[in-house]
Amino acid sequence: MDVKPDVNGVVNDENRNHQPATIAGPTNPMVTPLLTDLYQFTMAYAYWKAGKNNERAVFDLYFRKNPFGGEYTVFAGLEECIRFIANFKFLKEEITFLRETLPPTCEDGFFDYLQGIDCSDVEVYAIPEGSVVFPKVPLMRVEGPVAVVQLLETPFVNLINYASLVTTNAARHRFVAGKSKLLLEFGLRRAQGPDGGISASRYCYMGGFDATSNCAAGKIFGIPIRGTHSHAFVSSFMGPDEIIEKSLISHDGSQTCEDFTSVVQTWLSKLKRLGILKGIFGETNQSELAAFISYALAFPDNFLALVDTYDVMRSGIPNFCAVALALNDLGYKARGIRLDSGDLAYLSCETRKFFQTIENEFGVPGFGKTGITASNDLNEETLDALNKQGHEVDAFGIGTYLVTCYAQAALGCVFKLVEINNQPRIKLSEDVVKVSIPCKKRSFRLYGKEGYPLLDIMSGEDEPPPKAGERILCRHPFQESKRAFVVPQRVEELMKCYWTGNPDKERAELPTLKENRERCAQHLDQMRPDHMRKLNPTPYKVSVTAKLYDFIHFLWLNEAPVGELQ
Ligand SMILES: Nc1ncnc2c1ncn2[C@@H]1O[C@H](COP(=O)(O)OP(=O)(O)OP(=O)(O)O)[C@@H](O)[C@H]1O
Ligand SMILES: O=P(O)(O)OC[C@H]1O[C@H](OP(=O)(O)OP(=O)(O)O)[C@H](O)[C@@H]1O
Ligand SMILES: O=C(O)c1cccnc1
Ligand SMILES: [Mg+2]
Repeated sequence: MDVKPDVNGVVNDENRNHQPATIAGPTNPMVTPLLTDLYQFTMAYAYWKAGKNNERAVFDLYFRKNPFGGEYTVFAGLEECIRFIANFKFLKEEITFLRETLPPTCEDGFFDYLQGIDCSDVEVYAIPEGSVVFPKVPLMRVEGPVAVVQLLETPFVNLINYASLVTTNAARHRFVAGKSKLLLEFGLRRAQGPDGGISASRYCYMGGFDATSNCAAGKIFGIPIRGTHSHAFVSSFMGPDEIIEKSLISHDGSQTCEDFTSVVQTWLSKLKRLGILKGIFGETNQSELAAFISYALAFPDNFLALVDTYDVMRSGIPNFCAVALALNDLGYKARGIRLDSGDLAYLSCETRKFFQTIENEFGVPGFGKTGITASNDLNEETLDALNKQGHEVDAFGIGTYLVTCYAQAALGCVFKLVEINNQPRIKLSEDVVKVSIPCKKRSFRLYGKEGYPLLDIMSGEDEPPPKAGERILCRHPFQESKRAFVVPQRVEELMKCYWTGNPDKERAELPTLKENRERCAQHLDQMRPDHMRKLNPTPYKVSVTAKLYDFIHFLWLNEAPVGELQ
């Protein structure tokens, strides 16, 4: 098998590239046509056997409930779906495997058929990635030969579910932290495997994080990479005697300090003697000091120290300040500290006071503003608690709770048939939220006078679209009494065509990750604040036109058998 890396360094299988080779293959090479559930193949066989495989079907991909107890979701994962179908083609060995896997009674003609299929006859309409989206409104509308589109169900839902969930989780963390804070994703070690880790870094960036510690994600997606150091680095040192190479050239290159360690020790003594700091600390931990000096010698422009290995206020902070002041003598500005345990509100406030005292006492401009990063099992709740208590943290490093989506394991995305051979289809359920909305549809976001989105409305494909300034009746899809007239100030059609084999149709370009990240921030910004709040947020309205409402209920009555009581 001939494999070579694409522009992103991702290995793609050239044999799959039957579509115009403008769209690279999936980022994860495990995403192949076999990455689907067995039942998609058995159904494909049965469609084929019944002569139905080429019947034109329309499926909607949507979710039923917003995650994390919220009232909004951010849509992500579209680019990977398009990369997947743009390169959808079975390899010979995959066909051989399927032949061995499916019952021996499956006829050869089916495998010849599978070998021949691609997605050139499939059309995908979707909401742009990074958009704020709501339950029941199709995120994607996939149309094509029923057997082919059926095979796409599992990979599409797989590619959208976690991507949208973790992007939403990141957006929620950003919302509580506030715009001014730096948010760092530190989750790789805790993520669900390598794909979980890479996807988390990519989609947390889309959802509003500033950087990741994950180098591979940085390389593949161009996400800024950031990091500090660990407790192991601090505890690996025994004391300053260990430091052999002690010289440091000043920032402007004009002088060399031959013994940086002794400059640091002098500063530490000055700090100890300072009346205002008396009682805060005595002897600091010398192995920690050695670690800080070594890190500063290695990265004088980027000195950031983890200060909680021994004791934050009695050792970590004074040691850091002594090194930072020595660096300052040579024209360098220390980046800051990281707190990874204890009461982060209290410790950050105490640290800030310490920094400000130094700025005032030693006349070091800006020292009071030295950066404070916090980490340690942070999540929406702890960020919220820190805000309420008051804190002095500038940057948060967040791992486990963010990338594992600890607060909610999955976003229940589904893929439902809404039309076949131009015949609308409905899926009924005892549970009304599980009743599907039939028909090939269009959807629109209607904006009000104040610029906020008012509601989303779905219509049949052939209905005239809502118009700005024109009154339209918007109905809850299932509850008869819930309806409202809306005069939108602005109307935005939600779905665009992202994939088509039809050369006469325009295909929307896939935006960059950064553009999706910007769209996400802009969409979140324009939401009415009561939809966004954490406690009891107001649900955003999702509606259908009067014509679609009537049709749903006509079809419902038509399909639901009438019971008989005796
Ligand atoms: N001021 C605060 N208000 C609310 N939660 C906080 C505050 N400060 C820290 N936390 C959170 O409290 C938890 C403290 O974790 P834990 O009880 O394991 O102690 P620790 O600080 O990690 O101590 P150690 O490292 O010594 O075990 C973390 O989830 C952290 O994010
Ligand atoms: O806490 P998280 O949100 O998952 O963020 C990442 C964590 O990973 C690192 O240490 P690690 O957890 O490996 O060790 P520690 O628990 O001893 O800090 C880091 O110090 C953070 O605490
Ligand atoms: O760079 C860091 O500080 C970091 C990276 C990963 C996990 N915890 C911390
Ligand atoms: Mg930890």
